[in-house]
Amino acid sequence: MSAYQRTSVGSLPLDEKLARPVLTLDHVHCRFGQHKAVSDVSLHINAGEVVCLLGPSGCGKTTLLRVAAGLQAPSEGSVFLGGDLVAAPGHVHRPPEQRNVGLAFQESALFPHLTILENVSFGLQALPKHERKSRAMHLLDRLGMAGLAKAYPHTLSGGQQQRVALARALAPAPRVMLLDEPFSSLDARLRDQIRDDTLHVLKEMGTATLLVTHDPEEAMFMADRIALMREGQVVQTGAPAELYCNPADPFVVNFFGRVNVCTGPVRNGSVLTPVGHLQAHGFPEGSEVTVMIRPEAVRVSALPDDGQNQEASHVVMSKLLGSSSLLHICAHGAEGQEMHLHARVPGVFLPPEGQPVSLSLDMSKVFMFRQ
Ligand SMILES: Nc1ncnc2c1ncn2[C@@H]1O[C@H](COP(=O)(O)OP(=O)(O)OP(=O)(O)O)[C@@H](O)[C@H]1O
Repeated sequence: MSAYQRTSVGSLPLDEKLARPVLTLDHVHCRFGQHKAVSDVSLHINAGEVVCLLGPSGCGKTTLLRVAAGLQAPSEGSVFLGGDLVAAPGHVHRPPEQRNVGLAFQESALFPHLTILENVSFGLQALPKHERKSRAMHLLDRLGMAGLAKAYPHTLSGGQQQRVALARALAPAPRVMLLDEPFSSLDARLRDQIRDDTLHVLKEMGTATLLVTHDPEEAMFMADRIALMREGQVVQTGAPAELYCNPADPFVVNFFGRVNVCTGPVRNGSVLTPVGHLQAHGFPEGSEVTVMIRPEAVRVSALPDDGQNQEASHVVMSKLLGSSSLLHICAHGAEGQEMHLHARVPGVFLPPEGQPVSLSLDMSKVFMFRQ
């Protein structure tokens, strides 16, 4: 029996089938000539799970999604859907239409000669007519488009067309949804609403989903797990909170927003920074470390502006960002170091320029890496 035959689950009991990931990418590589777009990526998606492929432009997200869809053959490695091998170089390549996957892209073209209802019903030919219509109408309703069922695509806005494209991809109840930046062409307000609606529909239907995005906020909003990619490889996989609170390296810290960075040597088990001595557990004495401080880690207290605190850190600028305030601070260290620091504090807190302040840190949002 070959390694591939052993993994087929056709004869397994239902509960064992359900325990299998719906989609598995196993040591997938993808090369274009000399260029390695994807290098040795392994990833799985369980039933009902939304997994986001996150990363900067050109890191290989779309290529990996295309490999999962069957639009691109891997150079090495294998792809399993529900335990069935669907791609392995020189062995098998099942085309997209035989994979039972739903696809939606940034610009999802609808059939221009069909109404919205006909577009969404298109993949449901196997169902009786009335069921076809009720399933399509249910999805259009869930995505706020039932009122436009009889309209033609060219009469719809970009956002409305994208909702229809999502409904069309979801209608045949595919075992996996593969979404490539489906919200990125929409303006911010519309995007938030469509994202929210899409997440609820995916969760209601229990559809395993792989979603490509370059937007960390979108990934955190949508994902049960995030796979953060860089240069063709997955750097870290985990729940959004895991990546945010326990980042594997400086790239992961930076990807989730701008941070304050300083460096220094470890002396007597700590690093001296403009915000004080920070304990550096586990770092060798004398080693150089990079300290990354999230703006929300910085706690700011105003000091009396009576001339007694001239050596203290002071506010350079204060801006209200909505639910939080961003303070630009000139931090003064004990040994004369200075650092321009950003502090993000909840609510409206807008101290004037020059206001002396004392600073402390929530160390759960401070990360140290050896240089
Ligand atoms: N068909 C192709 N032929 C040659 N090179 C390709 C092909 N498709 C992708 N690439 C290259 O592979 C790399 C990864 O591309 P990919 O589109 O997967 O990145 P991405 O992370 O999705 O980027 P973006 O967010 O900008 O869409 C890029 O350097 C790209 O130029």
